[in-house]
Amino acid sequence: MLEVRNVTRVFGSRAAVDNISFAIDRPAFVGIIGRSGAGKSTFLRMLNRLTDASAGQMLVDGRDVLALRGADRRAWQSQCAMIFQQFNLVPRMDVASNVLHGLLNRRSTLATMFNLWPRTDIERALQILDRLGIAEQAPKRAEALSGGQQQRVAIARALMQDPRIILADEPIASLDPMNAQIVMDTLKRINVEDGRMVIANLHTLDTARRYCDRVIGMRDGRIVFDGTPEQLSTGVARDIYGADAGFNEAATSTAIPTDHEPDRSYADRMLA
Ligand SMILES: Nc1ncnc2c1ncn2[C@@H]1O[C@H](COP(=O)(O)OP(=O)(O)OP(=O)(O)O)[C@@H](O)[C@H]1O
Repeated sequence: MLEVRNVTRVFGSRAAVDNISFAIDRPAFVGIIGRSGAGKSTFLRMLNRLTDASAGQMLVDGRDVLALRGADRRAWQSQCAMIFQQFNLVPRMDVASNVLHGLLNRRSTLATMFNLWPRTDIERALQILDRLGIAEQAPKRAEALSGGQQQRVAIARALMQDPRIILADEPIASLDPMNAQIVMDTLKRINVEDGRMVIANLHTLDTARRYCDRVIGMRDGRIVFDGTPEQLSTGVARDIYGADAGFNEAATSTAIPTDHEPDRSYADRMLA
């Protein structure tokens, strides 16, 4: 499905991403972990074509998405929707309109300016909000919602694009543990129920272990680990984070309360 071949991105004299290669052959839930500055965001931004690569290829079903230009590049961007730490909603706009803006690439500027949407699009936006458990928030301004609700609106906006891949750049870094769990459960649901690949940059080990089928560890722009959550031992984590023997995993924990286990049926169905 996705093959990353020798991808590099240089800023000035320094490689933020340094000759990385890996392949993902099914719509898995992939976590990318590593300390700040390891190159995680740069990688996602290259895949989404928000940042150009200096070298390499990213093949999706055999087609190099790094080489796409113009309309083809925009079409690819709607195929791999991006979710950000700070939600990136329009704060004063109502929730339903924020979701409808996921269709921006496909609509005329004029229709968008006047907020004119076909009935079928509006119904679909409301269905998606309903699916994510926030239908009653549709008429409210985005800024009136909690962080966790806003991130679910951002996920709804991404789903409006009907993407094949969802890229999430530290999607829970601004959320409290309970909302973090709701957002991660939502991403897992979309991954398993819809068969959409999710690639998420995560800053906490416990989240990576809990939700991912595969974890990629980056350090100084390179891949230093690529395996299953079970293989992600404390020693491996210490290496990824470049920490010394005093490395404490709790420092990378979201401390999700253990009395709120995620719904394991998603994972069980995935593994069946
Ligand atoms: N536009 C840019 N111009 C110059 N340097 C950049 C730019 N974007 C990223 N970098 C540098 O590239 C390196 C990797 O940054 P990147 O944001 O990809 O790391 P990260 O692992 O996502 O870290 P964080 O979790 O802090 O976002 C850093 O040294 C950063 O300073």
